[in-house]
Amino acid sequence: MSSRKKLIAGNWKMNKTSADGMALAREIVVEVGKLNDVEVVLCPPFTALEAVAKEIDGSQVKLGAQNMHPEPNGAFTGEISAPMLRALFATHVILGHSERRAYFAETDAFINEKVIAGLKHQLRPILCVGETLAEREAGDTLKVVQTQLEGGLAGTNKDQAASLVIAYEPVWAIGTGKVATSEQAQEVHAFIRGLLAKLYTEPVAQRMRILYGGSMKPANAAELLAQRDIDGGLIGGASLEARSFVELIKIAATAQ
Ligand SMILES: O=C[C@H](O)COP(=O)(O)O
Repeated sequence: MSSRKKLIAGNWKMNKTSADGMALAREIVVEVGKLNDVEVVLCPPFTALEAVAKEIDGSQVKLGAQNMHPEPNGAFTGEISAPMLRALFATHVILGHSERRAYFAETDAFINEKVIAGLKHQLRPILCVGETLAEREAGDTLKVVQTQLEGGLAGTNKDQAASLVIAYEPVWAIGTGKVATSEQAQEVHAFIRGLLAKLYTEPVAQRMRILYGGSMKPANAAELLAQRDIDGGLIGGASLEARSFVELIKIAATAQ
């Protein structure tokens, strides 16, 4: 049994207007807003951050963004900075999501700049790593994950590690309904924890949360969350409706 508190983060991606986001956040707060056994983070699009922040105020539910620019301000049209997110009471930020890597050509070096900036501004980065189907079939899963993890975390130290969350998201399982088996996921999670131990020390690695993401839903969550090194989920599709997301949170609250 792990002493790590499970974390369930909802990545709404490019879904929900601010009004839709308020309604969804309100339902979630009513159901699980006082729950202490699991940490819950909502990551709406930038345009809904402020509205969602107001809805979750006074509850245990936390706020995260889906991306940010490494610079605090300046001529970066269309971008959002860490201080802007902090001003809206965000505590977390998803960085290096595979959709950012694939569609916006984000490199490990650029993601690393964001991780460093997030930590500097007291945001908790949720650093995403994961292989494509071609990479898995070529036997390169662990190599890819190692490169992304070491690249994304370069220059961080063991004191900062307490503020970091890692999310393993096999790209082939995202939004496809093809969930990794609990054995496949656990193998990579254990590998990641081993890498974290080398980077920061074993006790530090044992305290860090490693989330699984990729078609996690109420029907498969209990088995995934029962794995020794799976400490929660980064949820896409199933976070867009209160019913499935709340169910996932309740499953996580009872998982050991
Ligand atoms: O960030 C979330 C992941 O990309 C998982 O998305 P999904 O649950 O829709 O597969």
